[in-house]
Amino acid sequence: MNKWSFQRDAIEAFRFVRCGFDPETGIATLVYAFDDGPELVETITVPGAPFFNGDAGLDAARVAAVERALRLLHLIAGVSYYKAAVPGEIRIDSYGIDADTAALLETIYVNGLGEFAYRNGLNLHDRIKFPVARVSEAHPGERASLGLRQHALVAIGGGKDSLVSIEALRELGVEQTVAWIGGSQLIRACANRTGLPTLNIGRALAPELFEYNRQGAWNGHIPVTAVNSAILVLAALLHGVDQVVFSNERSASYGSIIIAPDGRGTDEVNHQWSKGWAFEQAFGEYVERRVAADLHYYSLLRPLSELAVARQFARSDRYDAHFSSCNRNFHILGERPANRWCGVCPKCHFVFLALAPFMPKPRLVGIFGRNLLDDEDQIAGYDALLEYRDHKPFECVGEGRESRAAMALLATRAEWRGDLVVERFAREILPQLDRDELAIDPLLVPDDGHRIPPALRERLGARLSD
Ligand SMILES: CC(=O)N[C@H]1[C@@H](OP(=O)(O)OP(=O)(O)OC[C@H]2O[C@@H](n3ccc(=O)[nH]c3=O)[C@H](O)[C@@H]2O)O[C@H](CO)[C@@H](O)[C@@H]1O[C@H](C)C(=O)N[C@@H](C)C(=O)N[C@@H](CCC(=O)O)C(=O)O
Ligand SMILES: Nc1ncnc2c1ncn2[C@@H]1O[C@H](COP(=O)(O)OP(=O)(O)OP(=O)(O)O)[C@@H](O)[C@H]1O
Repeated sequence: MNKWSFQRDAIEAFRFVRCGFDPETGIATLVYAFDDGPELVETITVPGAPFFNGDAGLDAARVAAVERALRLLHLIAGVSYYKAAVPGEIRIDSYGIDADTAALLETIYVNGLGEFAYRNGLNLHDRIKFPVARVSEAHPGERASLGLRQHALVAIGGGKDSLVSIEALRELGVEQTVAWIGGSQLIRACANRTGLPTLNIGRALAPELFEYNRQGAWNGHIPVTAVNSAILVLAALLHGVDQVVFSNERSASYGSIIIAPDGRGTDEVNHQWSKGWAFEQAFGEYVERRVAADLHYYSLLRPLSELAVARQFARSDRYDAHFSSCNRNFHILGERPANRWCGVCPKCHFVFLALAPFMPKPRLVGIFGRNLLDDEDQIAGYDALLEYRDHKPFECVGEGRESRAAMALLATRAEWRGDLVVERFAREILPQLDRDELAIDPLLVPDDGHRIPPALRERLGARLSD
């Protein structure tokens, strides 16, 4: 009998045991273990099975690409389990990877676990090393095109960003399916509201992880967008479509600036690293180079700031009664807000502030069910967003300069300037700021750094920035 028990600091190795895909059911099985402990099995269920047989059966090249995407997913999704003990050794039991793949994974693990490491006081920089196999086992080499059909699998998260992308693609007549991972009813309601075809992918974490958490596992944020991206790449190949589209804005590339306890020096820790440009470039290029040359992974909103996205969202009220950006809706375990917006978390604070310059006040207050800018209890939350006596919160919120510019604009508007948080900003914080850095217009100008296919970027024109 295996008497193994989870003892975080005694664990020597994290193992990628094996992965498999059953074309009859559409279930991908991702198996991991610590040392010789029990297998930790995560499952991903892609609707649309059976996949490999019948008239619509996949050709050999696509089946091979599915296997490559599956391994990539296995390797990336392992981050949820690896983090529980962060042992010094990583082993891959059933296949080999080359140096290119190991480098991608080390980037994802080290940066994607940046907040986790910072909060737990761990240094992962020299600790995370993926083993590189001999060339013959690692199957290196460039990948050919698979003849995938032109169709966008668009990730939908229930918040404003993906809805802006979906509507922009709709206006351009781009064929799309809206896809999400997990059982969120809120995302389902938004997806249904689009009126477009939908794909809801199931994901079940290994239940032992929650038990390990109770037994003192290291815990903290993981790069969930990297995991979702790898899942959608697998789904895109199974469904034979050529684009996986996310809605990550340029502001996501900027982290929180942390001042060292002794006051000397700073560090940047990005909660949303896997929503950032560095991840998108590394992952998107790897997929085209190593999985399928005609599978394009990109974010449609990469050129835009959070404020520019908020301005686009405000143009239509189609989703007002359905969407929410509050992450408290998305817990696997635990409580969710009763009315879609908890009203006290950094995302609620930020989204309220970002929409305020672009929406009539009654509409915004109607969406949230309250006015967050007229509530004394929210002052500390807004100070952090403004980077005033605090750092930007570890959440998916815009840059400090965006929050300052939005608040400065509200301070000039009759409908907002009497509200408690705005009035206090104008009195106490504004006089300390450089007014030249508070203009909102420069923050609404799109950037050039993005991976949007050139023909689509051209067709988009100024659509996202007018
Ligand atoms: C919903 C949420 O914000 N969860 C974060 C929270 O987790 P918590 O313990 O309060 O509850 P659960 O989410 O129910 O998770 C239970 C445990 O399961 C583990 N886990 C969960 C998902 C996963 O993919 N891997 C896992 O290992 C974990 O041990 C949980 O304790 O706090 C956690 C610790 O800080 C966060 O890691 C949870 O964040 C989720 C992974 C999550 O889905 N968060 C997104 C809402 C989120 O932050 N999205 C960002 C994208 C950032 C990025 O890509 O890096 C966004 O909104 O832009
Ligand atoms: N459960 C999910 N399944 C698939 N994609 C998701 C899921 N949750 C979030 N995403 C995608 O991840 C990216 C980041 O999520 P994020 O929460 O920032 O976006 P959002 O929900 O569209 O908007 P908001 O910033 O207002 O919350 C988006 O492209 C979003 O569509």
